[in-house]
Amino acid sequence: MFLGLDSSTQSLSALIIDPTLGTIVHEQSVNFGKDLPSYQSPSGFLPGGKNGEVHADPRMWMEALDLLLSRVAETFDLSQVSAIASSGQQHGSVYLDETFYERLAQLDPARSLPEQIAPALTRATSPIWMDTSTSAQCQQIALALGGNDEVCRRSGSVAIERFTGPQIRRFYQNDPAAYDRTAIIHLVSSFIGSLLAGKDIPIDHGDGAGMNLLNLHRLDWDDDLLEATAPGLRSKLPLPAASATLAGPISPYFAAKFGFPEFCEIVLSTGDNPSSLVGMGATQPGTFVISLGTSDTFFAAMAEPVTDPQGFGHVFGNPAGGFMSLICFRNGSLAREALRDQLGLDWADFDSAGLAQTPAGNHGQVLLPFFGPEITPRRDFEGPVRNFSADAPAPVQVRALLEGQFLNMRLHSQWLGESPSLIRLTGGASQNDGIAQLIANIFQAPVERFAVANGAALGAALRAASACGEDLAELTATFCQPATGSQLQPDPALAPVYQDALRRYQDLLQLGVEARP
Ligand SMILES: Nc1ncnc2c1ncn2[C@@H]1O[C@H](COP(=O)(O)OP(=O)(O)O)[C@@H](O)[C@H]1O
Ligand SMILES: O=C(CO)[C@@H](O)[C@H](O)COP(=O)(O)O
Repeated sequence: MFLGLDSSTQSLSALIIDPTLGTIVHEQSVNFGKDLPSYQSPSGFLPGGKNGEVHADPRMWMEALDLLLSRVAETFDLSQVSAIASSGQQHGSVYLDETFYERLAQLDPARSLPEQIAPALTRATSPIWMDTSTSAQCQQIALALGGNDEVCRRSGSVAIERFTGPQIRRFYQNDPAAYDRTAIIHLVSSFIGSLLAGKDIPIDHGDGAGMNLLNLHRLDWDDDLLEATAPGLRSKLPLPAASATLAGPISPYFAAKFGFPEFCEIVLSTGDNPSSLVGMGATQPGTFVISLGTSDTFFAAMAEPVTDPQGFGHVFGNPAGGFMSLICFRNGSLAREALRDQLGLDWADFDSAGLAQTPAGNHGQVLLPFFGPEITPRRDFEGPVRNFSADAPAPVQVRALLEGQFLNMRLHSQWLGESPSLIRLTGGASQNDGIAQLIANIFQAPVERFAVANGAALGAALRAASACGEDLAELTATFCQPATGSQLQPDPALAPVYQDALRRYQDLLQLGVEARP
């Protein structure tokens, strides 16, 4: 059996597959806000960061790993697990001193992970993907490379605030002594994988491409980008490697504490979006995936790496080989939650009251769906922008938010040059029928959902199995099937309605200044 872990913004999840039976045999999750309230991170990060900073406590991720595996071990015999792969929220970084290696090698199962590893942290909190504090560093990196076009040509993205390179540069500038003490910098995904392996493991090409440091042509750290970011950086980064690489057997800590067999293999980790590409059976071009997690993301495998001329989209490594596109929207589930709570609704009301009582196109009432800073397009928070009264009835407001979110997604995915002919939905909000049908109508494409809403954890389990010799095409044929009756068809009569709505949305967007990276 094969275990997939997904350490996303709000939770750490486990999913175990049995490829022989072709079934998912166990699922478990730890919600950071609800299960670990002492970290005061109700949505998985520390609220109230200044100047665009959004950080999370890496001790919380470690405690969650201990807690999750103890929960799984209560009802599931982990001695049956042959390999584990993980995925993690992308771009977030963990900074550790040189005692990290020894601490990892000598983990005592009688003590907790945070107790033993936290003393190695050289940065108490980790910047995560929601952080927009590094505009100056992005400009400096672009300038050093002769412009953002060159940064994009090499790394697949222009210099982006949430990406790890600019975040490392800001750390180096703000606290050079702590940067100096840092021996190793991990991504969230490779940090979790290193804990499991009991040693430092490489960063895979999928997640590594979200750092503005990986040269996608050579699949190695780019010396000029490293130099533009911070001194001596190469020696502080794990090696980059293919996602399917086996890192070695599990640390004795996990074998002794939770009952994994000593031979259980750890496969390199990847980012949660690359992992969802696998979990949604979309590693070949043609199928588009929309993940509705904390962020909303839109992605697909790419036949050829194509970059976004506007600078909002990215090229990442496809864990199955080659490349994938990715566009990330910061105002995803948390914006929907904010409006739901403001209107005093629950999800069922949100869906039925909002969408069932208003017509497609919302009588021309449009909202820019930015309830906080946005990254696609880049916007500092200015308060909601709408072409209708703020006192409009709740259903109008709900429809305006949802239509705004997916019109914004349609508009900013046009650079891919292809309208989706099939969309697969994953992530927490994919369970919402109204949202799923709205996406089908706005993109005028059929939408499918799987029985499992966590495509990233499923992708991790599939990657673990595939790295151990199972055939990925056979695995996806078995596990990546839409739930019976889950396909939603677009209503073709709404195509012109949403064409008009898109024009209105663009007009509203252009009324403000659209900042570009
Ligand atoms: N029925 C629903 N309708 C809309 N959103 C939902 C629904 N159920 C859960 N969500 C949203 O899903 C989000 C969590 O999704 P998840 O994929 O677990 O996030 P992440 O992977 O980023 O931690 C929550 O913020 C919640 O708002
Ligand atoms: O920044 C990105 C992708 O570039 C985000 O998609 C993060 O990877 C967080 O993912 P979720 O927790 O929303 O799944």
